[in-house]
Amino acid sequence: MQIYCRIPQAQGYVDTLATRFQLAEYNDNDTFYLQYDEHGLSLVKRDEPKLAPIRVDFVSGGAAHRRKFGGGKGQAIAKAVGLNKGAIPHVLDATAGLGRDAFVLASLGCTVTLFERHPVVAALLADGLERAYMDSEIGPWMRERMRLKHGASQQLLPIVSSEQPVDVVYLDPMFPHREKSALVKKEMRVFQTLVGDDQDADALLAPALSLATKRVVVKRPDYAPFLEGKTPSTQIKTKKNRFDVYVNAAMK
Ligand SMILES: C[S@@+](CC[C@H](N)C(=O)[O-])C[C@H]1O[C@@H](n2cnc3c(N)ncnc32)[C@H](O)[C@@H]1O
Repeated sequence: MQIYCRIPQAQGYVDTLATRFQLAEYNDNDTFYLQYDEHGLSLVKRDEPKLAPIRVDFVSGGAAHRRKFGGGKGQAIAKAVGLNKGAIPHVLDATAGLGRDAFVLASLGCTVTLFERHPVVAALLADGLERAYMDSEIGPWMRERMRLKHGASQQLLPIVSSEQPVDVVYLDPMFPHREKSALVKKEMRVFQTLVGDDQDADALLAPALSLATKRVVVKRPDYAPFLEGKTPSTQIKTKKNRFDVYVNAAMK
């Protein structure tokens, strides 16, 4: 994918990202391009230039607002991973995307290992993490709690090293979205155009259940079937989504 670097001094950094994620080999130049400017790395859809570029921002905007005012451990996602039981689990987010859910969990104290297979998404995420690591307010704990590995979870889950046991595996595979209106949904559609539907998502449940010492949490839209058709131990519902929780052992 083409990357336009608007800050000459940052060319070395941009080249490093391009090499690390093999961005030149990802060929979707007719639909998208990447740009690097004073706001970081962002993705632009060529035929929707009015749409805000997609980038990962953990420091300000929506992520920061949710960190400060989002409801803390009372949030559905926090309950789903067991934070309300007093535990602070190590979570492996095997479908990291733009890292929003992972950031919510990390800001509540969890250590989160992120796996993302799409090279462009992984590059956006890596850049967002870099900026967060350098931030004076959140940088110190971000560096300790969130780290990214680029690769497919089908391959990575079975070979996760046991240096820090994985308490919870979190899965949020892409599922066809129905809504077509608001701007935030537009961003979701652009993201979906890039990534496509994760048709192979069912194959993640078994390796996730083998790895997680405590539980596997699957985020689904309310109209989606269970992953692999498997009924969860319990469910936590929100307005449009639900978290299907598969319990292996009690949280402590
Ligand atoms: C719906 S998005 C996740 C959004 C994320 N929860 C967030 O809060 O930003 C799904 C992401 O999972 C990634 N993904 C799907 N299957 C994967 C797999 N087997 N291994 C690694 N990444 C995967 C996709 O590339 C996509 O970026």
